[in-house]
Amino acid sequence: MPVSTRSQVTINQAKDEQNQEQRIRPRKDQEDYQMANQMRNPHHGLKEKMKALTLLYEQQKQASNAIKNPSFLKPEEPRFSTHPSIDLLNSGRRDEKDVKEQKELKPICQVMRENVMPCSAVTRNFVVPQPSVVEVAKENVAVGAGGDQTVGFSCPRKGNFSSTVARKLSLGSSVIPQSEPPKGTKKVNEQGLDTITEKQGGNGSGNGSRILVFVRLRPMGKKEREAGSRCCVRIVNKKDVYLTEFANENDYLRLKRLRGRHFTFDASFPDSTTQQEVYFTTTAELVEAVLQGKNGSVFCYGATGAGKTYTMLGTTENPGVMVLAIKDLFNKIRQRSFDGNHLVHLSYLEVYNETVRDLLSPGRPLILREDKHGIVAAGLTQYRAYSTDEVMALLQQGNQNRTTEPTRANETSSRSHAILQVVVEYKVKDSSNNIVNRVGKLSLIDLAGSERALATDQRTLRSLEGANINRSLLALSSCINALVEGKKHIPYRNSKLTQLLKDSLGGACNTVMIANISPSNLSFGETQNTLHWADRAKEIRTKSCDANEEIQVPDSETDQAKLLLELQKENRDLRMQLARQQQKLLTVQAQTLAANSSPAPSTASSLLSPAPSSVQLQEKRKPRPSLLAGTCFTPESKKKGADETVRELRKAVKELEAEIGRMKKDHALQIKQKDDFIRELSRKGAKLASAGGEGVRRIVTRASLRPKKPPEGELKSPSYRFLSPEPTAKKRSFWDITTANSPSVATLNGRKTRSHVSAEPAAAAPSMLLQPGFARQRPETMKQ
Ligand SMILES: Nc1ncnc2c1ncn2[C@@H]1O[C@H](COP(=O)(O)OP(=O)(O)OP(=O)(O)O)[C@@H](O)[C@H]1O
Repeated sequence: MPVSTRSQVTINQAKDEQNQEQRIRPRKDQEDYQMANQMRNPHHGLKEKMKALTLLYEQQKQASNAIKNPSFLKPEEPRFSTHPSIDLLNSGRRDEKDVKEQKELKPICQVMRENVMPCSAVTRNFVVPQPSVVEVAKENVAVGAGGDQTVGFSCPRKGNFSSTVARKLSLGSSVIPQSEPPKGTKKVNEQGLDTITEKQGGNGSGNGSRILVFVRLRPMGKKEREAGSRCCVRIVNKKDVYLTEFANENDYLRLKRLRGRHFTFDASFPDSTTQQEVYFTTTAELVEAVLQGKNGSVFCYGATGAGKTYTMLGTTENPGVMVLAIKDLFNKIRQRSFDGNHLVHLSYLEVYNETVRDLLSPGRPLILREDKHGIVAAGLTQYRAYSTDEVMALLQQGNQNRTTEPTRANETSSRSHAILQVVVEYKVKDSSNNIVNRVGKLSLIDLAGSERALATDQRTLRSLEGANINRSLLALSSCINALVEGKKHIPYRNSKLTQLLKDSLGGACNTVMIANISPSNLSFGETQNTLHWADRAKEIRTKSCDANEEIQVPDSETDQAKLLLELQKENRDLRMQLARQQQKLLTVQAQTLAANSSPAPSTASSLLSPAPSSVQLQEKRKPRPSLLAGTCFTPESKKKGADETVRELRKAVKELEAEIGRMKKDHALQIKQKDDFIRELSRKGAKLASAGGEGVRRIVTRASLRPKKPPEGELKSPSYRFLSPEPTAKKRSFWDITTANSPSVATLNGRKTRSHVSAEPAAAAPSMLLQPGFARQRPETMKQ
């Protein structure tokens, strides 16, 4: 039989009394009683206020997003967690295929555990304590040249990277990869390679797509093998990259800190991956999107000698992404039309020692200017290209002009960042006589390699180059950081490279980053650094790509009137929303004022609660038995805590005010846009009527409806990002500026173009550019 202790009896009695009291107490008294109870806790009011404010903020945010995009309220797709800090022990959840694979490889893993070099410097391989890492290490073989005794493990060479991860690049919804592609989405592309189209996930907020990040591991180089280096990177499951650190077992301090690292990317390519596979996984979809009038960028990032130029340019036998993309582009154009309505323009520039140079028409350094259309390189030549061969010849010419020099790390090290841009314009009348005009832009970027100062052997010019390369890459990292953290100011202006990449990183662009890494443990630091930034870049979201969304003005007056009514209704709704937001803002402001003027926390806490009743006041006056009595929680510390809460509350209120201010601006801008459009529509309607109905169909882009000059400060406002970008058709980027006095520049469709055909004979050798020796040797005097 259970025996009640004295204290239990006391508690039970107290509870009974309380229940009885509550039953007897009239409803009103009960409320007062509850309030009084709340008042006993000095933080209660503040917490309530905080809750109310947070709720209000959430509601406003949702309302604002609902205006911008009604699909915002759709439930969010599950995010794919890929942070490198992933606990390796917890990441043991693998698919069945993996488990099977690992079972097969069990005997090999035994070798991995004691991966000791039988030479004088005894080192130990610290394998990540995760079964998949150990067990999937397929080839734990000697890497030493000529069968030397160094035991290590090499990257899986037989990796059959047949399936590729592609994504749908449509209208700017977020691209959220899933751990496994949905069933039934596997398709085979023209080249017979599998393409797994990932479901376009995202929250439907329409605020852009995530940068897709891929990692490519290059094979171990001859020099690295000769130096006895070991493979420290393993790619598992075509996504996961495991980095293993090696250390001398006498280095106790380091041994303690050693640990394996794990990263997950949209796809990771083992060293056996072909150029075609890389192209079809990373860039093929971008090319298709460019033909639809969207912008795309691909950039290779990594340490010097990691394989960026190989990936981008390739060799004659194994052409890289640039070449394959151009070929694919022209193939697709050929398949689509023979009417010559596709115009392809091309430009190629490099950033060397913080100067911008035209690679197709070398001369004086170009100056970057920022105008309302973005960054432009004044004087950059833009060639009109008609065929793949012609583009190849241009590429070859450009590469001969590119600055490359041998360094200790790489014999053909690119000392500059090279950017090839292809602009595809499509203008045609459709069946109903509407003019369709799409402009898409593909930027292919081969960055110079990041390097340690000691990695390059020559001083002077080489170290200056290295410093500039590192500086611009550092600037790139700062931009990535700022973008990931959602900062308002992104430091694009810190370097020429980031200025030029502004569009790719923060603009309306589908962007792909290929991080190149070396397998050698001698490059462990560089590889780790590259993987870190690649992992960070995964979180960047670019603006939505619906740059060329078209609104067609209907012909008939009835339809126009209908559209007008619709727009007016939309406008009214927006105005009402705005009024509601303003009301809420006023409430919040009043609360803030009250909170600011209240000195004591007790007063602050009462701001959101009703005036205390007499019962409450009596309760207050009564000496309250504190649960905390006898503890170290003194009245001073209570006050301090309350002060802190008040401070936090004030901060929250300020933030809310700022956010509401932004929303207000955003609404005002949207309403103004609609007003402008309605005005324009009415004006055009009137004109049509006066012209006796002989109307001509017009295309009006959303972007063209935005105010000519955004209001002060709007450009930097995040809300501005949600607006449709300027139409690329009108956009004159740095690529679009032609050398006016260039001999072969011709004016075509109002655009100054320079045909390469006139400069180069058509029979020019097509793809010799891809030889590693294309480097333009710098004059000896410069090397000093
Ligand atoms: N996937 C690969 N397969 C075969 N060889 C490769 C691969 N990747 C790179 N290489 C070779 O590695 C060497 C260095 O590559 P590459 O010049 O592309 O490096 P990089 O990253 O561009 O260096 P830098 O930044 O110094 O220009 C070259 O000889 C190249 O042929």
